[in-house]
Amino acid sequence: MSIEVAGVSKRFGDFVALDDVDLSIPTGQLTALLGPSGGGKTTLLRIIAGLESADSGSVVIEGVDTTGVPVQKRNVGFVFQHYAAFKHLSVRRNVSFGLEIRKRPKAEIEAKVDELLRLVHLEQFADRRPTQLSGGQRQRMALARALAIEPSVLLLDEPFGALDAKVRKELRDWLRRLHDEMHVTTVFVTHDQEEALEVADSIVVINDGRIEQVGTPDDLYDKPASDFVLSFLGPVTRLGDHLVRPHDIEISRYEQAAVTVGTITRWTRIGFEVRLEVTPEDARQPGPVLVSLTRTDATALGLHEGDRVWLRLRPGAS
Ligand SMILES: Nc1ncnc2c1ncn2[C@@H]1O[C@H](COP(=O)(O)OP(=O)(O)OP(=O)(O)O)[C@@H](O)[C@H]1O
Repeated sequence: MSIEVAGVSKRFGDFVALDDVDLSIPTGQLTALLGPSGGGKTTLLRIIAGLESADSGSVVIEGVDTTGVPVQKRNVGFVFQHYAAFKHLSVRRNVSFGLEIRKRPKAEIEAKVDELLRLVHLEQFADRRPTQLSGGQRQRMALARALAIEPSVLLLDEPFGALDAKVRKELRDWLRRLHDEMHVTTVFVTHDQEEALEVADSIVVINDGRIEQVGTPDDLYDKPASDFVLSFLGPVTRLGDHLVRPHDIEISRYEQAAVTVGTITRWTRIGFEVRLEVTPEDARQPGPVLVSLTRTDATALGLHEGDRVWLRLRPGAS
């Protein structure tokens, strides 16, 4: 294991930000800390980095207990949402900075920086100032800078959070590829479930200072340990007494053994998907049931707004 967090708690005044957290992060993996705002993700990342100290518990990195070890001696690289670059230095010097203060030989620094700039696709911008880069390019520079010192772990706090959706998506794919090439143990904080599901080898769901579940994206999506995890990893709706995914509901215009009978009260088409709201006839069922299906299926079933429909859980869905 690369990072072992054991019994870590942290309070800010009366507020419990982390409550007795245990976590093992394997070497070479890309792990996402996922959860709602205020859940404790950043606090945990900062404690691993050594930027914050825990009230109790320990963090062991690569077999070394880091309690009392200062940030600069932990051999971790980090990137934050708003990266504080040295504005007066070129991209190249920003990347080489960590190596220069470690007094590495000049030729070694040059070779390393060339390699990193190539890796993050910024070779042609080496002599620019950070202010002359786009937001996405700046975050790539931040990653190159963090990687320059050859950290044993790389910690990223919402590294793409401030960027627009398209650039985020590009950088997400790129981070995955970069990780596949470098295999540096990486932990990144995100509140975006799609980002975590798409990029991470392993996801740690954190809420209210506690770990709700740890697993692969498939584990968490298919076997959520709680309603919280289920609802955090994708859309959910209530069918009878159960929380289910809207695409796991079978809908029919014909009478069938059903959990809920209702009327289609809203119809929204988003690309190839149709989202329906079905208002149940049973007044005890709270609010409309959301059903999602492909446009082709909706057409084949002959569904229209105002139709009376029967809903049940698709066989095989849990
Ligand atoms: N220095 C601090 N002083 C007081 N409270 C703090 C401090 N840092 C964090 N907190 C509180 O601890 C809780 C957890 O914060 P944290 O930043 O770890 O959450 P998060 O899951 O990363 O949320 P976000 O996604 O919004 O960054 C929050 O309620 C926050 O207000």
